[in-house]
Amino acid sequence: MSGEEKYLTLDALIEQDACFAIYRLPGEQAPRFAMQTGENALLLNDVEELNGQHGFVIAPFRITASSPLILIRPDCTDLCEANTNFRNKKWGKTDTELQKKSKKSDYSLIFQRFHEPLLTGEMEKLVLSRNRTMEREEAFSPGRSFFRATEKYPHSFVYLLHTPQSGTWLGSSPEILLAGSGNEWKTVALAGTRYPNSGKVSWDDKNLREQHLVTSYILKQLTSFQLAPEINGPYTIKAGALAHLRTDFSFSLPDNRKIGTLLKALHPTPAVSGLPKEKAFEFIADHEGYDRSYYTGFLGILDPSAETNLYVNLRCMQIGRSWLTLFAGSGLLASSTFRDEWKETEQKLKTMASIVK
Ligand SMILES: C=C(O[C@H]1C=CC=C(C(=O)O)[C@@H]1O)C(=O)O
Repeated sequence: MSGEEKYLTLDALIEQDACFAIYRLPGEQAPRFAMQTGENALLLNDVEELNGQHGFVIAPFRITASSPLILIRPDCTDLCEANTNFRNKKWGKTDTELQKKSKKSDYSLIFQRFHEPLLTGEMEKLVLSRNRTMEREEAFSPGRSFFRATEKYPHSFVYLLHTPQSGTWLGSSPEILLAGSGNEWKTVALAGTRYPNSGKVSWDDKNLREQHLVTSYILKQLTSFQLAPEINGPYTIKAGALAHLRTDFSFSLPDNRKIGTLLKALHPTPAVSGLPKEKAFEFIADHEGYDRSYYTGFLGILDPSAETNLYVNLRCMQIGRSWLTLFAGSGLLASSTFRDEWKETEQKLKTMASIVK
């Protein structure tokens, strides 16, 4: 299959409302493909219901009727065999799910609302996000953009997916939520962002603190499962034009049948939500002003008997018929300033904006 044929096949599968994901793991060359042509994908009500399951998981930030937890159980893993005529159906979704335009003035007000409980000490950390909707140009091809992203971001998890329930999403994530096989598993704390022009990246107290909070949280969650991780970091990694602080946790998992329970304990980490966990999760739902849907959820292949690679859904966009909505957020502490956090989200939005040409 030529490059052009691959783009056309992927675009046609989206048009036909198919249920598939194509993804490229960091450091790998060839993308992997997972499509379910038979029955519908499985919809689950709770992350813990992933125990004992396998397939391609698409989990939202918060499970709701409009953003269910989806499990694609692939019966076709070769893009060349994806029969683009397998259904006679057309993508039925209209553009009603278009996100409201978010303006800098809106972000400024919401920033203040988020900043207040941080200043009083009621909250320790809150991740504030926003979205930007742009017009989808006629020549835009999700398939071509996916392959462009795989070239541009070799160290990230790059994916394109479509299901009737989620619509179409494309992203390039630097953050592992949980990965492993057999007895060897890992997760990471990824928090702290710089956008260096060149040379050595230096980290200020705010970024180091942000990273420390996520690291402590992950360690606490793993320890509550009697897991004793080996910890490495924090160290600097590059994600496109951005640099982040990362700490690795490696551990052995005695019971692979309880991965859903572990995922429920980890998600959402304070890298995308905040601390204290429950309070921050509710605060975001009440005050952020829009539904994150699958942004800051997690996705990837779950297969306890072979290999699991689940990533946090960052640096992503939702693809509508006539629009593209890009998402980005940043971790706020009491020491945060509006100017810096706005700038950080602008830089993060460029990850997807730069492949939409
Ligand atoms: C929430 C996002 O990034 C998270 C991951 C890495 C660094 C982050 C930060 O420094 O704020 C965020 O926690 C996003 O990219 O939308």
